Amino acid sequence: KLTPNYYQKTCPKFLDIMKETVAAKQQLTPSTAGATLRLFFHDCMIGGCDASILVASNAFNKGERDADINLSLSGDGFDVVTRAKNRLELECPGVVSCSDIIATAARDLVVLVGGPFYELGLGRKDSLVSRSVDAENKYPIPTMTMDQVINLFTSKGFTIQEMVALVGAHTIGFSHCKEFSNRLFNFSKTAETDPKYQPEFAAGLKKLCQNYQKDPSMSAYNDVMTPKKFDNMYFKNLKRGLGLLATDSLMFEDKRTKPFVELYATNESKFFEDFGHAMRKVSVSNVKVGKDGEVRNRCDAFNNLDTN
Ligand code: HEM
Ligand SMILES: [Ca+2]
Ligand SMILES: [Ca+2]
Repeated sequence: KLTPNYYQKTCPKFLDIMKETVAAKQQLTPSTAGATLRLFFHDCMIGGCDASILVASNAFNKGERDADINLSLSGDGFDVVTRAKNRLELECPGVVSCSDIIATAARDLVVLVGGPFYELGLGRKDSLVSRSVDAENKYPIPTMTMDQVINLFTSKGFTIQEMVALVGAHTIGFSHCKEFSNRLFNFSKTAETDPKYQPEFAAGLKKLCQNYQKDPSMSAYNDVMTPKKFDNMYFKNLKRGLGLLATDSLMFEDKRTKPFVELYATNESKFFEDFGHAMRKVSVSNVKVGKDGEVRNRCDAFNNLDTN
């Protein structure tokens, strides 16, 4: 139902405008790539990739973006989408959906920071609903067991290998201290810090996060070695005790995921290929076309403000 040249006639400059907009934004704000990649993933996890995550809350409706877990989404992801939408509305009003903008922005940013290009089908429609309750307890969190994480991804139709490839997104971006502080302070009766951490790494994180309760903005790079480059370093890190989140470390501990960590740590092209395929799969899951959705005029509001 989606096709790569969906906007060829109706908005021929779509791909160029996207590329230009994300490049300018990424240069201005290097955290944009990670922010947008996570925004895309979080959108697609709830009702498919339909820009439901962009809708602003109002007095009558609390939107998905205001679900607790989404409050940590960085504003740079939202901003790059708004910038692209503004330009596209001038070029071809009412034509390009916000969901296609998010998917394309995430793809172009992955490429921009060194990752693989993968072709995207286009023609998604934007959602007609966005409710924070739909997003509660629907995302993976670092305190989950591997059984829980695997159940979550396989229930959405992903294989364990696809899941491991997707989590390779943690090769860029950062996490707030509260997401891994349980591994640093009072970890267990016998260990102050999680023994899975490489000791120097743990010491560095403890120092970084010592005041995180007073300053909740404190955060660490997901990939301590090449934080801004999309590469397979994330997987190499896992083998050396440099996985930041508990679920990252588990990827190397659990026998169901470990073989894929080993594979991607030694074979970057295989990681790139599998990541591209898995991202395309994410990008089409549950997608809305035709009357199931609309092309929003503004990405943060439904066109008919009375419907919600
Ligand atoms: C086991 C599954 C996963 C868990 C538990 C998880 C958890 C997290 C957490 C807790 C953060 C830090 C958020 C913050 O403190 O602001 C984060 C960041 C991030 N996640 Fe994941 N995630 C998972 C899978 C994924 C997948 C599949 C993708 C994309 C395909 C992804 C992309 C990202 C990115 C890019 C960031 C950095 C965000 C930024 O720099 O603003 N994650 N993740
Ligand atoms: Ca969605
Ligand atoms: Ca990296």
